[in-house]
Amino acid sequence: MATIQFNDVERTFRQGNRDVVALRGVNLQVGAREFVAIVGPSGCGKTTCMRMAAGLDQPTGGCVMVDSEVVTRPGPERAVVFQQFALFPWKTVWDNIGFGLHGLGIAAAERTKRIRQHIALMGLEGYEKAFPHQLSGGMQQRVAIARVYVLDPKVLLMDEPFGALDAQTRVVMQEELVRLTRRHPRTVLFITHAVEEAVYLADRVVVMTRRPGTVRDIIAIKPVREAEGWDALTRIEDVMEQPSFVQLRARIWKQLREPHDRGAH
Ligand SMILES: Nc1ncnc2c1ncn2[C@@H]1O[C@H](COP(=O)(O)OP(=O)(O)OP(=O)(O)O)[C@@H](O)[C@H]1O
Repeated sequence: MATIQFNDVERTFRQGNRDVVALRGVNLQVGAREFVAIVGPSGCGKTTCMRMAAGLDQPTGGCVMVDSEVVTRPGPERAVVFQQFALFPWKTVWDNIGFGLHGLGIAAAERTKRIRQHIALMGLEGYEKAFPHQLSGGMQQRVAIARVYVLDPKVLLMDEPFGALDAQTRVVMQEELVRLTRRHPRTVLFITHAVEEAVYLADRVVVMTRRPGTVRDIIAIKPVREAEGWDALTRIEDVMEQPSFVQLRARIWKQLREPHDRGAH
């Protein structure tokens, strides 16, 4: 199964007549079927990390590897979900979900089966013929997630996928994603501003420093989640009330707010 590796990654951008070091010495591994969330201050380079894993940007030092291969360009084995749902407005839910399957040369009967499965998986039954503009933001993001899950990619890269949703819809989507990824684990790199979201969703949370962004700490959530039985709780608010959850959240917040030796200005 897939792994994502950041090996001593650096990214410097030219801004006007000066070089800005956005990322320096980023080392990180996402294991097979592991869900890793990155949190960090605004501008610390989270999106840049994601873009490099997607092959949309290149490091200026070090390398990003997926399954031991250096990433040099986008590829179907690395699916990306952005904050903006990026659905085709002129295609129905069914056709949006099925779009990527055409390019993979999958037979029609198999395509139909997979689309139907993923419509059921994301609770989109009855909306097969709807167009994106007829759906709420949450429903559109379900379609966007179904559209990448159906391709069975090696890795899923999610950049603030719920950032544009209202608070209530966001909670529902977080619960759905937990349900989906616990039942059908994938290798996921997930970027978010929201500490609670990271602790709720991820197996490990990576805390980044201010610019130049680097990994400040990596916090294992999964052992706590399993020991404390969070998965038996269906509602996010019940999980968030657990003392173990509150402790982890506080620990991450503290790291985000306190200056870091290397990152301190
Ligand atoms: N194409 C670019 N050209 C110049 N500078 C860039 C470019 N892309 C990113 N940067 C700079 O790199 C730094 C990291 O940006 P990035 O968008 O990765 O941060 P982020 O952590 O995702 O921020 P936010 O949380 O606010 O979305 C920022 O200082 C940004 O200005």
